[in-house]
Amino acid sequence: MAICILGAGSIGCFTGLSLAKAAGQQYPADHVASRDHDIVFVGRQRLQSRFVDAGFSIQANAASQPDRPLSASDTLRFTSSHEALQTASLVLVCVKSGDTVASGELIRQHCPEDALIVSLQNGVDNAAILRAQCSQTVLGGMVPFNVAQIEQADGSLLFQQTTGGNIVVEDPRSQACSPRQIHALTQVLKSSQAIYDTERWRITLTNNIEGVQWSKLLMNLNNAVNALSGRPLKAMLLQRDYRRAVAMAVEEALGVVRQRKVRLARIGLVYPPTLPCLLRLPTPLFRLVAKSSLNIRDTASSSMQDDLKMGRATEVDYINGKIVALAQEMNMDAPINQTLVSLIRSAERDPTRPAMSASTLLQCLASEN
Ligand SMILES: NC(=O)C1=CN([C@@H]2O[C@H](COP(=O)(O)OP(=O)(O)OC[C@H]3O[C@@H](n4cnc5c(N)ncnc54)[C@H](OP(=O)(O)O)[C@@H]3O)[C@@H](O)[C@H]2O)C=CC1
Ligand SMILES: CC(C)(CO)C(=O)C(=O)O
Repeated sequence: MAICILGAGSIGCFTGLSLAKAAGQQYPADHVASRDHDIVFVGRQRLQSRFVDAGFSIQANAASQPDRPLSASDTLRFTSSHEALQTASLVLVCVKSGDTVASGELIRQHCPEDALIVSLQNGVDNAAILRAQCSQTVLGGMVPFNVAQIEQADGSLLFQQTTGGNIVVEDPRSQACSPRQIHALTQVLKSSQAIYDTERWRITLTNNIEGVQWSKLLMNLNNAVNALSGRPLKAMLLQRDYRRAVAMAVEEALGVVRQRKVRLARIGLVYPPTLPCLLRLPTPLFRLVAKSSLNIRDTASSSMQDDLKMGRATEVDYINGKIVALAQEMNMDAPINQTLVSLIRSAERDPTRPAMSASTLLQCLASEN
């Protein structure tokens, strides 16, 4: 049976290759007798060709050098055929939120009835959307770190982890999981423990996935600001006016989320209710207080900036837009997040538009407050 990565892009390839490496999957099967769960990458044809022709490598945030590129000759399988899902005991869903409904339908059509589905997506609704599309058991998840795709001189593609943190998955005891499903998840957790020994990140379980995902959504409010800035994540965070813009979005969102009585979780060292104060600090103090969170590679940019640069629809409706929708449900206003949604929508329509300076963006948001 296989662990299928559905949506082999930045998060799917980095996570899947890390798990495959930890399980020894790059070696021929007879060299690794204990291996019973191979990772299969299910993605687009253009990435499949790239994988076959030149290979993919990974670099953890803790690693100084990328691994050697791995390709199809290393017993790894990348396919654009969804029939591969027929062999899945576990599926890691790594598509963007706009592709979740279609992914749920593919899971319903192809996956065995007792496959376990884990959503590794941003946003708070993807697990529920998958549950509505298919009858398989679905667990929510959260990826705290950023991954950059970097073209290498030899044509291979590097999936570089640019920030740190552990992936968190909903405890399977919160859903009705069969022994086979628990076994598949245990294999993944075992491999992730081996990853931790060298790469310093792993997969952990939580009994408060709602709090974890809402906390991540609050942190993700920075994605729109980063996308509009056109700057690398770290350079953006070191400009106080961009941080003030993020702080305004988070503060407004906290007001809305509090009404929903979510038990927000800490993500690494970050507890989102403290973010507005932290972000507004003068830069020298911010550098000091947020030192470990600023362990960000210069290549990092938010996944929303990646989408804008590639001319793709962003996930803004599932992040800032979720705050706007929730505010409406509660007869509240969320003008800051509404403005960020509108700015990102205009940027999606006009990819040639210039990046926004910190002061212009701040003025734009302040006029809505
Ligand atoms: N990138 C990051 O650093 C982080 C991302 N996340 C979250 O993780 C999730 C995945 O993001 P990311 O990895 O950046 O996304 P990517 O766009 O890099 O990867 C998703 C891939 O899935 C492909 N895809 C979509 N639908 C299908 C399908 N039905 N069958 C096969 N392939 C499909 C997409 O192709 P195509 O482009 O052609 O649609 C794309 O290649 C998102 O929810 C994101 O917010 C969370 C933390 C950090
Ligand atoms: C940058 C990060 C890690 C947090 O906002 C992210 O989740 C993304 O790129 O989507």
